[in-house]
Amino acid sequence: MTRAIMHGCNGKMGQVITGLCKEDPDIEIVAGIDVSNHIKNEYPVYQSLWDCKEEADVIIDFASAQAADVLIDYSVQKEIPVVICTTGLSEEQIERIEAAAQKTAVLRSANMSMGINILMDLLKKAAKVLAPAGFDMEIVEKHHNQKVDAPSGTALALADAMNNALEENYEYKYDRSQERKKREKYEIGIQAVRGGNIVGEHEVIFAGTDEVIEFKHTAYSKAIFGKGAIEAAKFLAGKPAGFYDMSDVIQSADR
Ligand SMILES: NC(=O)c1ccc[n+]([C@@H]2O[C@H](COP(=O)([O-])OP(=O)(O)OC[C@H]3O[C@@H](n4cnc5c(N)ncnc54)[C@H](O)[C@@H]3O)[C@@H](O)[C@H]2O)c1
Ligand SMILES: O=C(O)C1=N[C@H](C(=O)O)CCC1
Repeated sequence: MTRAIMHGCNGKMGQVITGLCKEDPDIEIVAGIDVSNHIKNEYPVYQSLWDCKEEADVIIDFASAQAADVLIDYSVQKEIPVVICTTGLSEEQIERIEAAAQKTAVLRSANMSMGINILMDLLKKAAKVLAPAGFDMEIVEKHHNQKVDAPSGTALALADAMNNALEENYEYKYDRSQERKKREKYEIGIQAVRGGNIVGEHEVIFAGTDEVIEFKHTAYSKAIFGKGAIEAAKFLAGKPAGFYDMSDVIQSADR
């Protein structure tokens, strides 16, 4: 049985995971952390990780970028593995997370769904063939009107996957409204749409001369992220210090 602390337990994802864990005999949420206390949970909830009295094997994080610094300090000092799902982190926070992985097990993924993680692999292959053949790469993402960060962490991760496959030669272009000039060859355009309760859509477009190839992932429910995070938490508990990602979780399930 994996004992988890749910960081951001009273948010949308925190509550999805609370529901999923109730049905899963292999994981238990022993405590929650949240600055908001508008929800009654079956586990104790603390405003700060440092107040938490329960012992745990892993922390699952879906909170906010502002909460990430304390989360990193706590997981390093307590040597508790941490699954970081929050997006919108700064470059500095990402560097701190990478450094933390030398002291404890850290898994960070902007998208916990199986589909997006498979898509990342496909995009690496597609980019390697299509970009040199002259195809332009553009990403359009769509999310609900409550989302605070833009573009989505997933859109950035998809762009990174393609850019890594192309030896980091590409720059990301978020806004074309401020200049009058043609598109550069070595850029990946990333556009964000916000509205209603769209769970999450990512479209990656390879536009060539007289032909276009599109990859699209649509999330129909937040449960896909919750299930992935729970699998990641079970995988990470007890692991030695190091930086892990969802491909490690997917590979471990394949065996
Ligand atoms: N990796 C993924 O697959 C994935 C999927 C969905 C959402 N997300 C990301 O997860 C994060 C949370 O998403 P959500 O939709 O649940 O948001 P939400 O706003 O509904 O929930 C966030 C919760 O965190 C709490 N919180 C904020 N600051 C805190 C702090 N300093 N200490 C403790 N608790 C704090 C809030 O009170 C809130 O209850 C976002 O960054 C989102 O982009 C990632
Ligand atoms: O609902 C959100 O917020 C989501 N955030 C992640 C991102 O920024 O990529 C993953 C999809 C849902």
